[in-house]
Amino acid sequence: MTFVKGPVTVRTPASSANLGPGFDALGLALTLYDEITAEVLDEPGLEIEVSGEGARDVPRTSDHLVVTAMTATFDLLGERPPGLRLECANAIPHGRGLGSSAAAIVGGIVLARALVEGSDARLDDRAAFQLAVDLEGHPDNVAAAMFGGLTIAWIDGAAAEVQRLDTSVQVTAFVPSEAVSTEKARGLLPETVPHRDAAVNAGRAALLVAALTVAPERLIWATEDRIHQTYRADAMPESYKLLRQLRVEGIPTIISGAGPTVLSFARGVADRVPQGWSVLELDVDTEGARTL
Ligand SMILES: Nc1ncnc2c1ncn2[C@@H]1O[C@H](COP(=O)(O)OP(=O)(O)OP(=O)(O)O)[C@@H](O)[C@H]1O
Ligand SMILES: N[C@@H](CCO)C(=O)O
Repeated sequence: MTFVKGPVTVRTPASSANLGPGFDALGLALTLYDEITAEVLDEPGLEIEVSGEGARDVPRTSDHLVVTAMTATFDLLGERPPGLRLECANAIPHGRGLGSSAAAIVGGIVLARALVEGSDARLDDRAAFQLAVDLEGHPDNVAAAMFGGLTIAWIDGAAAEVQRLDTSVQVTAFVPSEAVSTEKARGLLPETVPHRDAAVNAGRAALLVAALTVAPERLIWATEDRIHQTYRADAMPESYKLLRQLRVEGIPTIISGAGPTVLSFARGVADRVPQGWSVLELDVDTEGARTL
């Protein structure tokens, strides 16, 4: 196997998952990006520089999520490089529901693939997506991070599948200062939900795909959820309060991913940002992860 020495840079978008009713299925890629640059070293060793989001927290060892994803990719392709140098410039906040872990995983996979000569044929986008899903554990964020646009992802047996669509929706993300880990937020979900709630969600998720593509006037109905947001409210009470307020005003709003970011499918609402939070006005990324 021949390695490209590099440096090679990959840019990966943030993403919002669930979008209200589409739990673990819908994803939307957003114009906020992490950039990772890698270089293959001739001598053994791992050098990691991190700037921006998470710089004070993430490990500089083989436990770094980008490295974990790169290592899994090299192993799938058959060989690890002798040494590696990484520079991570992070703009996606961690543990806020904007797909930082999916961006790290997808970015790592695409980067490792770019560092192995001729690997595109051996690890096409579909296989790369499957690996990302296996590492992340659910497919919604990684689908959007990998392919861009609006994605509907599902798992058939162990096989991950995705349908990508275009949408021109614009969003405003209200980002609290405190993180809530996806692991914690998933732990709050019940084993089962009432049949009537599942039925409402199925209808709203179907409507949401129409609302995001051809019928934007349906967004307020289409963004209703009954199977995860309320169950997670105790872990993010301020987010839940803002969600209720904005929806009562008729602004289509959801909890982004596992929270605690609150995301409105609207512009001109940035002044609603609570004190101490940040606000991001974003468009939809259409490309997904790509080598620069
Ligand atoms: N760029 C990164 N580099 C290294 N580790 C990262 C990076 N991004 C995320 N992580 C790891 O993933 C954790 C956050 O993942 P988590 O799934 O809890 O939240 P999220 O992905 O930001 O939100 P969500 O999945 O709801 O969209 C961080 O605490 C860190 O351990
Ligand atoms: N569908 C996932 C998205 C966060 O990774 C969840 O809500 O737990």
